[in-house]
Amino acid sequence: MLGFNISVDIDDKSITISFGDKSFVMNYNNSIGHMVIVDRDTFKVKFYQTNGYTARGEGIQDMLNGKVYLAKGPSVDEFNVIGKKISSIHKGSAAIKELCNMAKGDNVSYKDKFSEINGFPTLCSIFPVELKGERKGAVLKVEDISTLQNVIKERNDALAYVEEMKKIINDNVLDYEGLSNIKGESRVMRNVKKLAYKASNTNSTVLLLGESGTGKSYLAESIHNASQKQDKPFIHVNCGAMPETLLESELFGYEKGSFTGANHEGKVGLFEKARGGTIFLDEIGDISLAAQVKLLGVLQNKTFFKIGGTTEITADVRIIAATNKNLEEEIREGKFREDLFYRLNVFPIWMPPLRERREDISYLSNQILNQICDKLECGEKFISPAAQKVLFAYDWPGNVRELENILERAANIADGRIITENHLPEKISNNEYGSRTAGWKSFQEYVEEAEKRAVLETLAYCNNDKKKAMQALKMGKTNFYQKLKKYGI
Ligand SMILES: Nc1ncnc2c1ncn2[C@@H]1O[C@H](COP(=O)(O)OP(=O)(O)OP(=O)(O)O)[C@@H](O)[C@H]1O
Repeated sequence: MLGFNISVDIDDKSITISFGDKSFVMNYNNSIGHMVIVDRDTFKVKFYQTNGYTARGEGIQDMLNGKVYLAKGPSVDEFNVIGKKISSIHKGSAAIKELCNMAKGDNVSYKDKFSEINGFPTLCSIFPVELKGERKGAVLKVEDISTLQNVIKERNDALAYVEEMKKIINDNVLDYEGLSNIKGESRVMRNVKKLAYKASNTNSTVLLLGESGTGKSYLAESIHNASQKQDKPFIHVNCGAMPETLLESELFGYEKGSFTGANHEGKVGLFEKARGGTIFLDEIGDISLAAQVKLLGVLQNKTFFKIGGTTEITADVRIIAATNKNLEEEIREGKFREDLFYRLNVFPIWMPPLRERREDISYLSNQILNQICDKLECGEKFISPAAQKVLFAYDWPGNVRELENILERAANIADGRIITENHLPEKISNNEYGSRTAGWKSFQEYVEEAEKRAVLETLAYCNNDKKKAMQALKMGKTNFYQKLKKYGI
């Protein structure tokens, strides 16, 4: 029998176990400390200290048997481990094996090692117990670190969350390289810039949607300039402005003598001119069904023929298309080919109208005014707060283009450095209804605006896949399609 003394210091909240000239101090404030002493010959437990061995033994009971132990009440006996073989209580753990080796007389070096005991993560240290130089047993000091692990996990989760937040914040302050000329800091415009930045890093066909004057052409060129193709041509084709008869020959070119009136040298088409770069097919919704067939061929095969030509030419270009039309509506009316739409609608980006991002108006106005003043060489000019208010209140049917025109006019009229409301066109400054109510639209209007934006943004994110957008928005089919109809999407 081993002889050891146990003393408890209540003030210090510690237990001291002394054996011969050795003492082990356990702080019982620390609920995750445990101590086991086994004897040399039988490996039987001589002492088992744990938080609550005498009160609530949950911690050690869990460690011993993997189940809940309640020291108070009828199950107290279950925890009577003194005199039991250590291997019957703790199975197979490295720490227990080393404890037995140490008890036997081996000199084991085991200090603060991680070991799993009965499924619990612990830090263990093993000490020899000797009397007059003879090994009598061993002590295992166990620190249950599951609580610690939880704390570490919580800390790691918190750090991961902080990292995620940092990423989101960085994303929001990031001046997407090459796209800083696209002005607008509203949430929707930041989203546009983010998508445009992604588009600039791919070769996929981009479809820019949105009202006239929202900046689609501007964005198309910015995407090209921010892409790897920036040193290659950017060819802007205004499909809407081109007579149907000319469009095909302009896009694909023709061989010499292929039709009456043709240049006898033949013609290099815009697809060839854009080789290696970007072709921007603006007002794509305006092209004839015949031209749509030709275009579909290019998108499908990545090749085309010149008019009158027999050699297949590879279309080595990135296509960006834009329209202010509702192409799905056009499809329903038989004016636009569905297959072409799907070929174009690979990476759609929707440009929000200015009235749906009023928070951009002040910043945009100042930025655009600076550019105008540079262009006019009229010195720096400023917009008075009252004029700013008027600009904010107006509904901007012509979007950024209209804002640009109005500011250029104002910069020309204003003799001094300040642009006041008197320098703005009457339809804007007399916009009684607007100045009174814009920015304080009816609740219903706000709701409708938000609904429309939610649907459009989600559709853009889902590559116009209605089913996915519907699921993402957690909307029922009927409700979803009603909204599409209501907002003409
Ligand atoms: N975010 C912006 N930052 C700075 N200028 C802008 C921005 N958006 C548009 N503009 C300016 O507004 C004008 C109209 O833009 P743009 O021609 O690109 O519009 P659009 O959507 O292509 O119009 P349309 O459909 O009529 O062709 C341009 O002169 C452009 O410089």
